[in-house]
Amino acid sequence: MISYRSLRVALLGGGSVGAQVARALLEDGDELSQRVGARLELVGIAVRDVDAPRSVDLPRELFTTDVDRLILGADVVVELMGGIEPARTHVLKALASGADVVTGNKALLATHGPELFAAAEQVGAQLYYEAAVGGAIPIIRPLRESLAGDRIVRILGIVNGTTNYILDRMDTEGGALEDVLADAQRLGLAEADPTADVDGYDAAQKAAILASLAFHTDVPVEAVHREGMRTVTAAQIASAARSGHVVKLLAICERLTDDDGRDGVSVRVYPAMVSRTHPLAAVHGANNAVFVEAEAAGSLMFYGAGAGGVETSSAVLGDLVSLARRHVVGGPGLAESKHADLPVLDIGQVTTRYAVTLEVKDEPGVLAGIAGVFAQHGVSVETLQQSVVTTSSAGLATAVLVIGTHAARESALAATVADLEAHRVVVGVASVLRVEGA
Ligand SMILES: NC(=O)c1ccc[n+]([C@@H]2O[C@H](COP(=O)([O-])OP(=O)(O)OC[C@H]3O[C@@H](n4cnc5c(N)ncnc54)[C@H](O)[C@@H]3O)[C@@H](O)[C@H]2O)c1
Ligand SMILES: N[C@@H](CCO)C(=O)O
Ligand code: NA
Repeated sequence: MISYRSLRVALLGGGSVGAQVARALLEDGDELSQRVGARLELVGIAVRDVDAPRSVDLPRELFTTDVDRLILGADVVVELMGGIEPARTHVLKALASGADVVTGNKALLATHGPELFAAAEQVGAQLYYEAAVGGAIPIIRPLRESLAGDRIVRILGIVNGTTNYILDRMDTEGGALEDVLADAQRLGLAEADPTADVDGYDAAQKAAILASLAFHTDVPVEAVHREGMRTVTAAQIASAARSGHVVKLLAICERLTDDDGRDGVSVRVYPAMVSRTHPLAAVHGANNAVFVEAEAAGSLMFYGAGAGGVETSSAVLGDLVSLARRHVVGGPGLAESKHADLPVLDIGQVTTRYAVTLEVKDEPGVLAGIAGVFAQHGVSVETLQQSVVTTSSAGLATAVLVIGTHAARESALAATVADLEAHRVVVGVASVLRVEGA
C-alpha cells in the first residue's frame, strides 16, 4: 500500500453540486489518490445551515458555518456556493493564502474574472472553472489548452438548458411560451423566478467567459449584447419550421472586422433560427452544446448535460484532480492569456442573415415597393414566401410576407426595418429573427 501525502480540500457549499463532490471525495478517495499522487482529504464543507436537509448522506462533523476558518490551512478550496458575495471575498482570501481554487461560479467569473486571475497569478496559484460553462461538458479545458495553438473564429453555444427545454417543447408540441414555461416551473426544471434564464443573463455570463478564453481578450459581461427569449412566439416557431429551421437561444462569440477595417469580437445572446441540418438543431431538452469553429481544427461540437448536481460534479472533480496533480509536482498555474486585447464591437457591426415577417396590403406594386426598401440599404433578398391573402372586417385585404435575406450588416437591417415600418403598403413588421450557423 502506497502512503501518499495529503492535500487539504475545503469545500464551500454543500448544495446540488457540492454534496456530490463531497460524496465522490469520500467514496472514491483511494482511486482519486492514485490518479493524483496525493490523498485528497476533505477537511470541511461550509454551508449556511449545518442542519439543512441534504440529498446526500454526509458526516455531520464535516459541516461548518465558519468559512474563514475552513479556508485557513487548506491546499485547495472548491467554491460551490454561487453568487458574487461572499464567494468573491472567500476566493480572493483562498488565493491570497496560496491555495488553489476550483469554482463553478459563472456569475463571479463573468463579473470579477480579471481580479481573480490577477490574484491567482500574483501568488502562482491555480484557478480552474470547468463547471462554470456547460456543466459536465468539457469546454473550458479544450479552449484553454487543446485549442491554444489554433485560432478560434466563432462559437455558437446552447449554454442554457432551461430555455432550450422551453424552445424545444414549443417546437415539438406547438405550445405558447408562457404555457411551456409554467409547465417547466411545475416540473422543477425552471426557477420560480426565471429571469436569469429566460432573459438571457445566465447565457450572457457564459458567453463572456467563453469569448474571453477563445479570443485571449477580457470580455466583461456588460459588453455582451443580450436579448432574451420572452418575445418568441408559437407563430415564429411555426414559420421557422416551414422554412426548415428551429429557434434556439444562442450565445455567439465571433471574430469580426468593423467598417473601419479594425479587428474585433462580437459577443451576443439572442434567440435565432438555425437550419434543421445544423448539429445545434439536434440539441433537445435541457441539454447544452457548444459548436466551435477554429481555423485549423474546423468545426467541433461539444455536447451533453449542461447542469445537474451529479453531472456537474464530474467537471469539478476533473478540475480538482488536474490541479492537485500540478500541486504535487509544483510550479505556477496556467496564466490567463489576454494578449490579443481585441475591442468588443457594437451589435451594428455584426453581419448575419435575417427572416423578416411583414403584414402588407394586398395591392399591385407591393412586392416591388418592399424589394426597393431592402435594395436601398444594400440588403440582398434571398427568399420570399407569401401566405394566403386575408380580408379584415373593415374590408382591408392583407398578405403575410416572410423575407429571407443574404448576410447583411445589422445596422443596414435596422435601417431597412425602420423604413419598412413607415412604408405606405406595410401594415406591420410582425417579426425579425436572425438566422445563424450558415
Ligand atoms: N446546479 C447545477 O446544475 C450547476 C451547473 C453548473 C454550475 N453550477 C454552479 O455551481 C455553483 C453551486 O451551485 P448549486 O446548484 O450546487 O447551488 P446550491 O444552491 O444547491 O448550493 C449552494 C450551497 O452553498 C451554501 N452557501 C451559499 N451561500 C453561502 C454563504 N454565504 N455561506 C456559507 N454557505 C453558503 C449553501 O448552504 C449550499 O450548501 C453555482 O455557482 C452554480 O452556478 C451549478
Ligand atoms: N439555469 C442554468 C443552470 C446551469 O448553469 C440552465 O438552465 O442551464
Ligand atoms: Na463545462
